[in-house]
Amino acid sequence: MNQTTLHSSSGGILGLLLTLLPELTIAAAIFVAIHSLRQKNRHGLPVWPLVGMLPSLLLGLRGNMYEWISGVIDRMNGTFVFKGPWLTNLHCVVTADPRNLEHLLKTRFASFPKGPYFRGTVRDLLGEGIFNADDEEWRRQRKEASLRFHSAEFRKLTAESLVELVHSRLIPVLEDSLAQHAELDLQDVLLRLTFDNVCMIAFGVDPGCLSPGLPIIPFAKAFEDATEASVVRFITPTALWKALRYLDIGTERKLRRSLERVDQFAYNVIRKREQDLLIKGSTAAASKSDLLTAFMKDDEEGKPFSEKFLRDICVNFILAGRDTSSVALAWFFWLVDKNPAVEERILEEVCRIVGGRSDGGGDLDHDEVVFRPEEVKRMDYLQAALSEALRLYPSVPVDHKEVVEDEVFPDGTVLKKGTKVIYAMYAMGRMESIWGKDCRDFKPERWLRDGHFSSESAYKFTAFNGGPRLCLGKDFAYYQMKFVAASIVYRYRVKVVNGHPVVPKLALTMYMKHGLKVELSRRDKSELRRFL
Ligand code: HEM
Repeated sequence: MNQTTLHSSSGGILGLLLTLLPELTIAAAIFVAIHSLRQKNRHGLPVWPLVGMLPSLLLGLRGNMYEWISGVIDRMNGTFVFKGPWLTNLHCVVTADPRNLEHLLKTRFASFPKGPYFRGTVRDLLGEGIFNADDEEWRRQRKEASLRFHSAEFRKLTAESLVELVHSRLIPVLEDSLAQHAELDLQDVLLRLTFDNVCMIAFGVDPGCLSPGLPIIPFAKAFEDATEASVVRFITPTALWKALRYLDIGTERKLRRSLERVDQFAYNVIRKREQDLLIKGSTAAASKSDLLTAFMKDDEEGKPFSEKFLRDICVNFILAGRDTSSVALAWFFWLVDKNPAVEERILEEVCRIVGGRSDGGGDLDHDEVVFRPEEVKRMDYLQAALSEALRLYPSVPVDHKEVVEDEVFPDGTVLKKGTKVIYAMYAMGRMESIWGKDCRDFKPERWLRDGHFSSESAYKFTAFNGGPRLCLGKDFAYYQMKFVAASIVYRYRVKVVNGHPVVPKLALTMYMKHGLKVELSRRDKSELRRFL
């Protein structure tokens, strides 16, 4: 074959290919589509070449992401494997099967730590604190924190700090909005309340976020910015956020700056407390029972904790307690507004308790009623209603673990060492197989046995996690939510503003994206007397 024939024949093939290009493209697209849709039957979502399930995830992100996950999990009977794009770290197993939850949270706890990916991502914010610790370091902190958190002085402090916050700060702010006939963002008010409260119990300092005029408090703002910037790292490739951190630009610059302000506040409080303790000695130490002061009284081997350790423990507790109970309360008030029969039963219970006071408390002007710890404990129906709100809107909607050795879940899912596991609490609250046909209804009654609150297995109701890493603040959180809810319901009717959109925000905590705009009206005394 001479040069000319070679040229003309290759030109012919090329020409033929070019003519067929549209047909070839369509055929390839049809093949990929059929292949991906076949994969959908097996995996619950189409798997595309190179990008895996990313297109479906992006579509899910446009709407309510948690409902989207619930739908896929439901179709896949409780567990699905998410295949991320090639060469990314988005591959994971997503589960809402209680058997798998028990396996990873309790039975094989040691095989499912938070893992290096999670810990590396949030280390700048959380340091080596309890939320970000695994193995021995976690065990030591859990034991130390548990001892202090469940002490009698600590319980007294939490109860007293709540009375102070609700009666001297929350009610005046609510009264202001009532007097001005103004709408109020109840979620914002509750977030301020729990931020002040957790700082009081962690640092022994009240930042004053919940004050008339709802001011911006630099420490609270810095904490919020630092948390938001840390969360961005989870949706950014690791190499990219590390490069941004190195160059000190974008969200990484924001993170560095806000962390400087958080640390400045924390170390100032720590050093001031150290000085106070040195000057005033044991009297001052005895008079304060916040976590920081408690941790300054040496570890169990008699050695003092470092300033960095004290900073980490306080920052971790603030993160744990600053928004979890407030968002739960916001969803609770929204659900109660939609379910007047539930509101009536809560009011009835609270009034019955006040009316039963042996010292004639039932005659008190209702503006002056301060609930007592033993009364809060007896509010079974209220606890049921709060649990029901948490079942449907868990404050932590999804959580994460990383498996450190090859494992098999009880449902047969094979997990290779290093696999990330997401457990979907939001989806669990909506599974017929767990809660029955009425799983999407708000029914506090499902939590009552013979009129008393009865808790569920922590592997079905996972809002507070389960196993050795069960939420350390669970009892306190219930007490706090019950005290705040009862104090509000007893005084005011809370109506969500007509047409106000209520949807979850995509974040680590289940915030309402647009807050909760409400109007308050004062409860008539005759309304309460019906039950007193
Ligand atoms: C409705 C309120 C709350 C809910 C739904 C809740 C939920 C949770 C969940 C799901 C975890 C596990 C997180 C993880 O390991 O990834 C957790 C852990 C934790 N929570 Fe809570 N929490 C609430 C309130 C609080 C409060 C008010 C505090 C303290 C003031 C607190 C302190 C902690 C601590 C220290 C941990 C870490 C436990 C450990 O890793 O050993 N929580 N909580």
